[in-house]
Amino acid sequence: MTVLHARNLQFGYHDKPVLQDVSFSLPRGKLIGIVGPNGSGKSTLLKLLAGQLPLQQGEVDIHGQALTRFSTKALARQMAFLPQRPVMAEGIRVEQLVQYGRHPHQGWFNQWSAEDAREVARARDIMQLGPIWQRIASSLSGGQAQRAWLGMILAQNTGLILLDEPTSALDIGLQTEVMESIRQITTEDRTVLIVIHDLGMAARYCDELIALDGGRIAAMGPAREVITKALVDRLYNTNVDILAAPDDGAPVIVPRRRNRDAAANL
Ligand SMILES: Nc1ncnc2c1ncn2[C@@H]1O[C@H](COP(=O)(O)OP(=O)(O)OP(=O)(O)O)[C@@H](O)[C@H]1O
Repeated sequence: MTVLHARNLQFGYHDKPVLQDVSFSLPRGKLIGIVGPNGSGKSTLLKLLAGQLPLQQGEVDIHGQALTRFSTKALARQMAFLPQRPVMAEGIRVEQLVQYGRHPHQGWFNQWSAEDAREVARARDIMQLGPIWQRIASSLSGGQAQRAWLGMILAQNTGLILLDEPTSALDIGLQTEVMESIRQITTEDRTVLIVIHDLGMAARYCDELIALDGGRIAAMGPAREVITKALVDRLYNTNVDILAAPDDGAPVIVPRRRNRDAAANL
């Protein structure tokens, strides 16, 4: 079953074209990664899908309904979006941050329901936020903050989650921790779309990948089939070797040194 369809998207900032002929569908219950070089349009695409930028040409529909026909609140009940650099309100605690995730589900007077409490507790437990529940969110480390944001997104309890570079600026241990959490929140009835730079992590954790190049889709399909030497060399203007990870065969991308032979002859 398909959660989202994007058809023939074109987008430009001040007439500078950024996305062209972008069409794809997101299947239900999958973790899908958007990869591609800097400036290839990944964040722009995510913002368009999240309704944060106006559609200029093309169509997006979610569960068969045009994106443009959703009110902000109705959209937030279908889709949660975490931008690349979310702004943390001063002085709020992790508990309050996660509670914000319930806002789209509340009525006119923001009454707090048993369901709200249940979803917040569930998000806290899945993201293991118990030990930092009362911490001021702006004082958290990068990895803790990312888990707190994911807690908020999870409390929103939507069938579709969009995350823009959720592992950027994290060390390898925290990247793994966050990717494991993202894998965990991708369930039968929840689709997660992430922008991710690390191709090895993308191939290891994502079910499918969409590779963008210059605002166009260069490749799309099962993650481990999309990551090929030919594609990586072409998109990133580099020369890599692709090895197989010893545990599960996932592609490991190793860039070749350019001047090693020259250096050896000195
Ligand atoms: N608000 C904006 N106004 C004008 N141009 C923009 C704006 N945002 C992005 N761009 C340009 O659009 C192009 C695509 O940017 P975008 O951020 O979508 O790429 P990206 O693939 O996410 O890049 P990165 O990997 O570096 O985050 C770039 O050339 C960028 O400079």
